[in-house]
Amino acid sequence: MTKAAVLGSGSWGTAFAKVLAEAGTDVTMWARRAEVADAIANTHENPFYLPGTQLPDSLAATSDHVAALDGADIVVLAVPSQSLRANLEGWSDSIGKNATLLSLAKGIESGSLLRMSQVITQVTGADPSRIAVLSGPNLAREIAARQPAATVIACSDSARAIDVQKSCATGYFRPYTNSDVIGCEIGGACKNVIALACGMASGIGLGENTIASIITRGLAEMIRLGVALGAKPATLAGLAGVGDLVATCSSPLSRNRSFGHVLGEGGSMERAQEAAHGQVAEGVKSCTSVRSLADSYDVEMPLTDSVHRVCHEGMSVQEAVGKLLGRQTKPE
Ligand SMILES: NC(=O)c1ccc[n+]([C@@H]2O[C@H](COP(=O)([O-])OP(=O)(O)OC[C@H]3O[C@@H](n4cnc5c(N)ncnc54)[C@H](O)[C@@H]3O)[C@@H](O)[C@H]2O)c1
Ligand SMILES: O=P(O)(O)OC[C@H](O)CO
Repeated sequence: MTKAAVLGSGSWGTAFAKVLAEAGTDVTMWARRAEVADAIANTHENPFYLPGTQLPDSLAATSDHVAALDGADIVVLAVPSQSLRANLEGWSDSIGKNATLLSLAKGIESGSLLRMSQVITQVTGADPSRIAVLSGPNLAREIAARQPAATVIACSDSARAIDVQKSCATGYFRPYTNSDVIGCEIGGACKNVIALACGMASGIGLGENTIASIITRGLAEMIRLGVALGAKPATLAGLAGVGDLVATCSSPLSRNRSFGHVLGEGGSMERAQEAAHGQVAEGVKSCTSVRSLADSYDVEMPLTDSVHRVCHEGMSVQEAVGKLLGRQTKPE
């Protein structure tokens, strides 16, 4: 039986641990706070991040990472992007030498501008062939409710991708393999920024034409950056690109879209943060790192730039809209 450790018991860590357990994998979750681990282990619910969802009895939980990692074939990294490095530094020595490291995080590290798989290689020294990424239209609450969804598992080693695929395939969760790690990571990081832009647009009362235009031009930005970094355009036209863009930009369940909506309504960053109830909206930090990454490759990303200006430079959403539409006209 495949054994997995899920490190991080937030909404997606919990929902994905449930998927793994329901696919027949032996799963132990790690939570930073003992009260979260105790609630999962004793009540089979995570009242802090996924209240109301019954978790499988077989799902074990602990706040001791050494115990969680003991014998794990698959190590699932389910903490926010900006905290992955610090967490991983504490976990690295306890990770099995041949374990597959599966990243669930959708962001680009601030400062270093590294993708999550690059952070993992840097901290653990693991060969890139051991690192996999899972990304797709996977809103945690819908997956926890067993609503059908598909995802992508990207790994340069196809045998490992297939092992991970088998560990999480269920009657409602359909994972596809892909060898394009860069494409999946860029898709996941960029769609959060574009979802913030869609939320801002809906917050100031704009309708579906505007949202569709932002999604489509956001996709163009994502493809330009991805291709510059070596991604395949087909990956970005798939679940980890278009699929996740559509889900995140359209759903009120998205934390990124909701965060942007509060800003569009005229709320402050602090107000938007409060409304997120302690959950991460990755695009808020990644808009800056994605913008810097794009600059370093001379890639134009005007929507991403506008999201950064609204979130971090005090530009109003109305001003950002005016600035975007005032740009020189050009062919599609
Ligand atoms: N929630 C979703 O629907 C969803 C779906 C797909 C991917 N993701 C991605 O998965 C990653 C994790 O998201 P989530 O939804 O589980 O987040 P969350 O905010 O719900 O939970 C974050 C978890 O990480 C833990 N953590 C450990 N160290 C931390 C630190 N230093 N700072 C903050 N939290 C810390 C928290 O305790 C918590 O258990 C993100 O990159 C997110 O973009 C989320
Ligand atoms: O709630 P969000 O905005 O972090 O999005 C969640 C997932 O990434 C959707 O696939």
